[in-house]
Amino acid sequence: RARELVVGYALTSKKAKSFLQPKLRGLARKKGIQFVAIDQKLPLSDQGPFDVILHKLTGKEWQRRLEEYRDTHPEVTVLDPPGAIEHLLNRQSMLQEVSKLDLADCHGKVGVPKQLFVNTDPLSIPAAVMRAGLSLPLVAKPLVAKSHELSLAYDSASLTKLEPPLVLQEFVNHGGVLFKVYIVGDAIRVVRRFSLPNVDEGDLSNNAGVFRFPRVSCAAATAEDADLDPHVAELPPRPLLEILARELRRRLVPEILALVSFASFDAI
Ligand SMILES: Nc1ncnc2c1ncn2[C@@H]1O[C@H](COP(=O)(O)OP(=O)(O)OP(=O)(O)O)[C@@H](O)[C@H]1O
Ligand SMILES: O=P(O)(O)O[C@H]1[C@H](O)[C@@H](O)[C@H](OP(=O)(O)O)[C@@H](OP(=O)(O)O)[C@H]1O
Repeated sequence: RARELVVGYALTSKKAKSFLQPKLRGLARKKGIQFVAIDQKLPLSDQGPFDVILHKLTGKEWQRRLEEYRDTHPEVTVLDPPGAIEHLLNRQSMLQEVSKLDLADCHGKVGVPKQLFVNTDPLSIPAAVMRAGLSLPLVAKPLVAKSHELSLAYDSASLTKLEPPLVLQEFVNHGGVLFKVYIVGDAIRVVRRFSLPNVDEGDLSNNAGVFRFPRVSCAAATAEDADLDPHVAELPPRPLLEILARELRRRLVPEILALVSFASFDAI
């Protein structure tokens, strides 16, 4: 019998709970894969030995320790090396790559919302937005992606309440439905979720302030079985998803050995 493969994992307790489900552990055990929790208080070299380190932690100190460990343990596969995912976590560099995609005549079109990176005094945001020609309302997202941290600013004055560094994006009306696309290797899975409703002129004049919407399009907002207008409900064409998956893998994650299933991207 082949030797067991040891996967050391460093995940938040939330992530360990959602990812390391009993079913996954059982399947892994059958395939000779053992998951071992990494103790973040101890040096990595004193633990293991590991064949793979699976992590989804950020933070400068953790990244430094991981890079140092990679230097001294080149035989261990780290999913994913901090340097390889940096540009993917950064919402500015992430979208820059997407905007370079030339997908004309590919069964659909891919658009990137007009966006502005802000890292200045919040009081100067309204003027910066004006100079960039962005129209309200604006979606505000922290520069370094943190899942579900989003706000919507309806009026110029409220922009001063935001906390840079962040990106501001024009709100793209998308019919209140979003398709979330999960890609692991060659497998592509699409789910339909409820999203923010379209915004019209009336909403703009009747609303002011910054609204947080952390749970929008989360798993509980499934629209799989909803009775939707077929125009809105129709899934993106398969060939478009395949091209997108291929191109994004090539441009965003070339050095990544495996795109771990808990990374997902949204297509609106
Ligand atoms: N520019 C935009 N215009 C309109 N709606 C948007 C825009 N950006 C984001 N949204 C809404 O916010 C939701 C989440 O956006 P986004 O995918 O950027 O966040 P996220 O934190 O990366 O999400 P996740 O972690 O679930 O992948 C989308 O489902 C969509 O409803
Ligand atoms: O359940 P879906 O709609 O797939 O949304 C996921 C997000 O896209 C992920 O970013 C979350 O993981 P992180 O909280 O590690 O970013 C992930 O957190 P989870 O693994 O704890 O459920 C989910 O919130």
